[in-house]
Amino acid sequence: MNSKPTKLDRQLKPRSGVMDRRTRTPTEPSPHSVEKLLHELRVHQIELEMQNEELQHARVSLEASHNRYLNLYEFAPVGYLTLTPEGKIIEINLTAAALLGVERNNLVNRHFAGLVVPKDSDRWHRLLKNILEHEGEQKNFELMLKRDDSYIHARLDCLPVITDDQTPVLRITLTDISESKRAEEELRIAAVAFEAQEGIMITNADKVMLRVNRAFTDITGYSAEELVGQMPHMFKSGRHSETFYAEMWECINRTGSWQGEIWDRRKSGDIYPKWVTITAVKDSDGTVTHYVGLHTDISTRKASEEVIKQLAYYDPLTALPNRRLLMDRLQQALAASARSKKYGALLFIDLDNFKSLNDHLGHDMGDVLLQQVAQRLIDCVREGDTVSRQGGDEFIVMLEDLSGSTEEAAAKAKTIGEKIITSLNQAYQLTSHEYRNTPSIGITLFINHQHEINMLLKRADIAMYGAKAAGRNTLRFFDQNMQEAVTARAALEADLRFALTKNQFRLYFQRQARHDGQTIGAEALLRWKHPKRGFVSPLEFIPLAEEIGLIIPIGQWVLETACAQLKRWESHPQTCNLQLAVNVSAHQFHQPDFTEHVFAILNKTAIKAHRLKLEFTESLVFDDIDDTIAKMQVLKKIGVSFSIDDFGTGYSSLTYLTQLPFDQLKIDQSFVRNIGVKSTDTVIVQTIIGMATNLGMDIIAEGVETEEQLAFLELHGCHIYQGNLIGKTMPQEEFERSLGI
Ligand SMILES: Nc1nc2c(ncn2[C@@H]2O[C@H](COP(=O)(O)O[C@H]3[C@@H](O)[C@H](n4cnc5c(=O)[nH]c(N)nc54)O[C@@H]3COP(=O)(O)O)[C@@H](O)[C@H]2O)c(=O)[nH]1
Repeated sequence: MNSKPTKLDRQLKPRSGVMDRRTRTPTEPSPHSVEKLLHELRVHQIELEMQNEELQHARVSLEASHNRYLNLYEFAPVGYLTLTPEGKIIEINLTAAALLGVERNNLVNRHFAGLVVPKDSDRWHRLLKNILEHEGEQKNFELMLKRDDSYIHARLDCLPVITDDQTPVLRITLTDISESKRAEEELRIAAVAFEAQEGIMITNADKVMLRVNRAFTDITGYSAEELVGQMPHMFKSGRHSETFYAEMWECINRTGSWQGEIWDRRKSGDIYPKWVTITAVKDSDGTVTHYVGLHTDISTRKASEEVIKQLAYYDPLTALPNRRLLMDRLQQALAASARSKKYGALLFIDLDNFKSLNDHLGHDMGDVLLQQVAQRLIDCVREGDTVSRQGGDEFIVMLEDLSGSTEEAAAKAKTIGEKIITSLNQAYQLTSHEYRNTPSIGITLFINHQHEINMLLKRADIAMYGAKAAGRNTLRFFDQNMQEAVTARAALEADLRFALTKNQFRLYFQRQARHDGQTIGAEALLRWKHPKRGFVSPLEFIPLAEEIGLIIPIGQWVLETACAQLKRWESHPQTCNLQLAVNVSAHQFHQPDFTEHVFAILNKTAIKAHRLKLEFTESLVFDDIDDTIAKMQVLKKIGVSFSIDDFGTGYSSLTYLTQLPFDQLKIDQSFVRNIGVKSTDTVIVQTIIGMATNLGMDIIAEGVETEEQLAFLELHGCHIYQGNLIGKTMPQEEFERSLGI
């Protein structure tokens, strides 16, 4: 350190080295001068001490200043780095090391490039090159730097400088801008979110609209300019009470938010439903500063829900409540009746012969009829009553609040039932056709959860069958006997299902003979012998088998057994030429593979087809005329013949009759029985015989029981007969014996 020479120095310096100019030896000091010298020395010493103290002060102050600088440098809010032109870190402050999450010692002498995330690595090298080419020029840019397993967004301010010793270095200021980047990103997301599909409305704490997004203006039909500054009550549709809005704001004030469905009015005046979420925005003191409302137009969703509800709960053809909705309402009606102690009633309405309308006039006409029936039923009941369609031609009307005793309630239900019958008896206008139809109605009363819903529906159904059985176009109340009949039927059905597998069926035979007594054929008639029930009449089990579909396997068994019998009879002269008539039910005949089955059986049994005669009723023909003609023609070609059974009992169309290749016409026993008894029937028999003859068909009379009937038939041209007079229906062995086998 170069300190200034003191006064003592100046006094001592020339003297200490003084030589006698003449002798060139050092001169001796005098006592006076020694004293003076000592004094000067003391002064000098004091001066030196003072100087030391100053120095000490200066050093302390310098150290403090250095420490301040160091602290400022090390703990500055930004990181400082100095790099070599190659990018190696020469020095780095603690802030920068902390930003990078690495110990300072591990950073010095390391290449900065190693701290840059791979995706920014090339850019860093390019930037470094560019910076160094422009000495003294500050450059700023952003980079992503590694930190632990993640990264930070950093802003780098770089200044290339030359140090005092002429070394080029790069001074860098490093600022962590991750937070602002995140905030920026959030702002960007918020901006996109604000313009999303949902309508957004922001109000101030006084509910004055400050901002609305595009979706909101689209929903409301107002422009942003028309809305900003207004208050949301401008959207009120009038559908909600003041209490509704008061409760809504009470909820927002208490919990900070509310959501629910609101019906608002658009600028166009349309009222529409929307789903609204309102959230209060609070400042750090908890004071509400804004309200943010999210508005979703749910009118389309609501409309779809309405359609779904309509489909789920209403019949699409008539728009009446369907079975599901009826069950629902019935449940409620039962609860209401339990409270009010008043009766309700179910009226089960089934249209008579609806199937025949469908078959003859087509399903479109059937649909028109059902729609008209629906309207008439609605017109017959009060507004609070329910008219529902169960499917097909079945309707259920539910009456409620039938006050009074059981009898009085029943009388009221009966009155409505009769009103319905009268109404449904009126002619329907089906486009060009005027059509008449009748209903059968079953009624059951209900009160106070006495019976379960399904039981009530079943009772009404049973009562409706009671009305059908009573001749149709009438009504019946459910009674216990009906229930018993239904239970008995269910038991019969259960037994019938096992009859085939338990081998309980037998074929019986009844002769068909000419007027000279010669047997030309027989009719195969099915018998069911149940181990406990004994013989069950085909009149009882065949309709049931048809209803439950069992007639298909049973009918097939009959055909197979009949053909196998014909085969066995081939070996006896008495029976080898017999033709066997087999009854075929409509259900069986209209099976798509019916003809194939007949072929297969004929092949299997190897009998001649002309020995088989299929007998079926007029109604089978009209179930599906085209199918009947097609199948008859196919079978006719191979020799199978056909007889029309129970002729005269149906509603035969003579036009169709001429188109169908029938070989034989069978006069129903109900006419034969009345020959000579009832003149009209006698005339009918004559007419049928004349008609069959004219059409070139054979004619056979069934149920011939007396000689008088036989004589009459013969006289009028019918020469083939079947009936107890000729031979009873017998089991195979007895039948064969009767023919002398
Ligand atoms: N789909 C099928 N239907 C069949 C089959 N077997 C019989 N049936 C049909 O059942 C109904 C009743 O038949 P059934 O009790 O056998 O009665 C037949 C005769 O036994 C009876 N008959 C004959 N002669 C007389 C008589 O002089 N008096 C009198 N009171 N009854 C008599 O008539 C019935 C004749 O039947 P059909 O010629 O078919 O009209 C009946 O409708 C049968 O068709 C079967 O296998 N499949």
